[in-house]
Amino acid sequence: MKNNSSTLAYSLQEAHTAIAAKLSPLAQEQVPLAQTLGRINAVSIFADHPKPSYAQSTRDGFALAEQPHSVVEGSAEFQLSGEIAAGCIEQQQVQAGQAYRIMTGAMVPCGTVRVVPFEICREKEARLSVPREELDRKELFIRPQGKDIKQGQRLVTAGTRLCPNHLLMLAENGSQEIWVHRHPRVAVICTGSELVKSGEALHLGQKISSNGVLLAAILQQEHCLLVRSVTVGDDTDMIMTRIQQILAQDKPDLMISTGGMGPGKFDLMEQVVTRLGGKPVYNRLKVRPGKATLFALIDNTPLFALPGPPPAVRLLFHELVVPGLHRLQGLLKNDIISTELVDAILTEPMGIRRTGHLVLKSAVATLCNGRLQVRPAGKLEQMNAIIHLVCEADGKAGRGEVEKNQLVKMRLVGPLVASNHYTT
Ligand SMILES: Nc1nc2c(c(=O)[nH]1)N[C@H]1C(S)=C(S)[C@@H](COP(=O)(O)OP(=O)(O)OC[C@H]3O[C@@H](n4cnc5c(N)ncnc54)[C@H](O)[C@@H]3O)O[C@H]1N2
Ligand code: MOO
Repeated sequence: MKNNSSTLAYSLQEAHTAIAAKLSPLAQEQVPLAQTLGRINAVSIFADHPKPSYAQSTRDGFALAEQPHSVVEGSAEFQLSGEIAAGCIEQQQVQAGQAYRIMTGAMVPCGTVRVVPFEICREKEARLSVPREELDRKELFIRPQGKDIKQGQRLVTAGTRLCPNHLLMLAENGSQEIWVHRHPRVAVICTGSELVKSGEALHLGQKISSNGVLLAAILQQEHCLLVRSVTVGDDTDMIMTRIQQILAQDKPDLMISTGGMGPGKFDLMEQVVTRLGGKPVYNRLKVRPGKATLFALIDNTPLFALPGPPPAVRLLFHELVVPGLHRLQGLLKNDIISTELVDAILTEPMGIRRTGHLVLKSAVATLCNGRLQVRPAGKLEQMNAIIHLVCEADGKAGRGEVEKNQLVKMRLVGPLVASNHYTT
């Protein structure tokens, strides 16, 4: 049953723009600081206090007044007048000729011009002797108030994914509850009459539905809540019913389907979308894989209908769904990985079909002698990058080849590894 809707074939860039235009950041919620790792903060956070909040000693030693008590044979003598421990909240005053014993991190007394580490000084009863030249030393061993952070300075910009260092900074600021965007609630619908769940009896002609497991794993990595994962046969009525149930019961922010995108008789998903009152934003991409994929809104809920083959699901998830998730999550500042295409040296020749389209390849990126290298991933290898190749049709029939040692564009989608890290 071929449907009548027109073909909307987008480039990857056009798809990104169209997806971003249809999605907006999810509502904000307040979460205790300790639970915010990986969340996107929704409101810029400013320093309530300077850091450090008082002038601190950076050494165990002595806080000295400007004037020594006396100078005897190249040594400046001070009168030891007291002790300041870390946590002492009483502001002391050092008078001319005096020194205070002080701990690292303790508040330096008023009138202190410098701290001298204890290993440099000699102490006899209540007298402290400091080599004269120490008083001319540039290093004062005092961290002035506000040296690291000024009061009112922006600590975290809205739209940043919070990492441990942000949590440290916010804890030091005394921030307890943080406004973050809600986690995206995602539902997965795997279609295919040949599919059985992992663990079920497998008959000839049947296949284990691995896309559900794959998507659950990468959704977890992307800080999403998987609210439903179902497998449905190739039947438009059944798929429609399941989607309607999911929309009513699970209230997802986003749905991902796999399969049912094949041309001809089995292009079920576009029929499902149309019959549910949705309209595809695009239903083809000028990308391989990606010919068979669509993006639509059903009842204002976005649906990414991905093709069935798991390798295509993996690639298209990173290329299409992740930018959509970032938009829902309110991510404004780019993550280090996954957002940019970078240059890398291709270490193996790559066979390609000269399609005139952008070709995506699962790849392994490594750092070798400080240089970024990339090669296509083997079937059993964990990919951590996607190579982007634009191959213009040049009139030659058949396959082409990109030679070894050429610079190619790639996107990192996982941690960079040392060369030969992934072996099977
Ligand atoms: N005559 C043509 N046939 C096809 C064309 C074409 O242009 N002309 N395009 C091909 C392309 S490209 C793709 S992609 C597929 C799209 O097909 P579907 O999205 O309908 O996917 P299925 O046919 O259902 O499955 C394809 C393949 O993937 C396996 N699969 C599906 N779901 C799962 C799952 N949950 N877990 C594991 N594996 C899954 C499925 O068993 C098939 O082997 O159409 C081409 N055909
Ligand atoms: O649409 Mo298919 O995903 O080109 O491989």
